[in-house]
Amino acid sequence: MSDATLTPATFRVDDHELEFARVPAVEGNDGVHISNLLKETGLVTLDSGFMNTASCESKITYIDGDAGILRYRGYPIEQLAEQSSFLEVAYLLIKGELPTATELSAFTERVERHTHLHDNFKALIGAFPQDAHPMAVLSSAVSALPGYYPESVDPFDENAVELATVLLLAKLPTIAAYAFRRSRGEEMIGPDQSLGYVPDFLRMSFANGGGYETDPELVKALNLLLILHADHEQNCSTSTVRIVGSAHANLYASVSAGIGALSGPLHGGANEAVLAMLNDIQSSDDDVDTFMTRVKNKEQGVRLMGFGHRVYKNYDPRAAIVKGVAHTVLEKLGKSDEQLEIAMRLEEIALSDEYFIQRKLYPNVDFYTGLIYKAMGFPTNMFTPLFAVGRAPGWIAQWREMMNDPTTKIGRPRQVYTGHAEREYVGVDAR
Ligand SMILES: CC(=O)SCCNC(=O)CCNC(=O)[C@H](O)C(C)(C)COP(=O)(O)OP(=O)(O)OC[C@H]1O[C@@H](n2cnc3c(N)ncnc32)[C@H](O)[C@@H]1OP(=O)(O)O
Ligand SMILES: O=C([O-])CC(=O)C(=O)O
Repeated sequence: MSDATLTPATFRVDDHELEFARVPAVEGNDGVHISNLLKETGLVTLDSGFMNTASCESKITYIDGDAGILRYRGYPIEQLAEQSSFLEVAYLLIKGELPTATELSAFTERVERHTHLHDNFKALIGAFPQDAHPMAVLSSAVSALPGYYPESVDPFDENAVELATVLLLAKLPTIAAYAFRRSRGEEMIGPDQSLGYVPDFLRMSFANGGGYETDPELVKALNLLLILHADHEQNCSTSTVRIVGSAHANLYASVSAGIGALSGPLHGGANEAVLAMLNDIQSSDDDVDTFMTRVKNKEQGVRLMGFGHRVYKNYDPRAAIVKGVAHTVLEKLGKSDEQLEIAMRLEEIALSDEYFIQRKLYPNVDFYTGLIYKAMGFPTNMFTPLFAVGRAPGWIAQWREMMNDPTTKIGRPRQVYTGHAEREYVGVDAR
């Protein structure tokens, strides 16, 4: 839009006059549409989508979006992905430092001791229709947890928060595995604490009577993917967790809301949407180039799912790692995948196309992960629950940081009112 089409508009907020750029009315609205290309006033800034607004100070995760750098507590994601374990990374994010061997084994032992779910959860999850999305089951079950552990809900009691932290990390994989089994109409099976966090999650998900041999390749790959998802500063779901917690809601309520945010296809739900897109391309008569032309023409709002990022204007370092291991993992799992070839072709086109170059659109973490989850045997509706299991340490760490920050205030943005001026009520008969 050219500047000539912008006209100034004045609004009053708390006795201050604010000047904004007003764009012409578009069909279907009430005559005004406020652009976020506004003039900053120093008092209230209209920043739709929080493009330029920092909501907090944080010591947890560093991103340099232009350089494609991601660090948890200062440690490069590449090093953690290569050398660490998921629970070690969870400890790092939540406590601020890498654990010693003794600290790690005490933490792991505490988490694994709590992986069992109260028997009522079988009834709760079993009451969902079989085709309910597992993300709905996940957020509902997390909302139900404080009912069973009232001693862990007080956000200002250190021991309660420590317990809620452990309980959430412990129970999320069991809930996710139950939700998965429910979706297949299978009996839910409880944890075996002797196996370890990631192997036991796989057993609870896939065991089919008799013994279950965990495939070390699968364990390694899932551990890596969980680490890559563990935190990502103020993304949509984490911001949700923080804003809910800023009202002094407990950790479970905050995380449950975060799970809801994560389910959206513009956020964590994109991993599922990528596979749907690859399926569509594979089953349609269109070739990859035709699909990309539709994306560039914005036909019916079609986007290249798993591409683009608010912060990364360079290759998402997590996507680079996932892409690097996708071939190896698929090979080791004995799966060749035509959809991986399609995905790589889409990326190849995008990286040499002006539309994507100009907009700095690169693959994000969601682009290649689904292909690995699929090779592991997970159906598409389990991809985002897997993301949620991985993101739990980040949500917890960010919630705790906010609760311990004396400068935290309730999250409560302002708005720019663009509705009617005062008018008289008209009785229904006279309308
Ligand atoms: C774990 C995660 O949450 S990672 C993100 C997962 N989400 C996805 O993969 C969904 C696809 N991607 C997107 O929708 C977006 O890139 C988002 C939501 C991630 C970021 O959105 P924003 O920062 O608000 O960027 P915005 O939507 O304004 O896009 C900027 C421009 O790039 C275009 N664009 C952005 N993403 C894409 C895409 N995936 N495909 C095609 N065009 C895109 C937009 O159409 C817009 O073009 P325009 O300037 O001509 O209007
Ligand atoms: O940071 C974001 O906006 C989205 C993202 O990549 C994540 O949550 O992992």
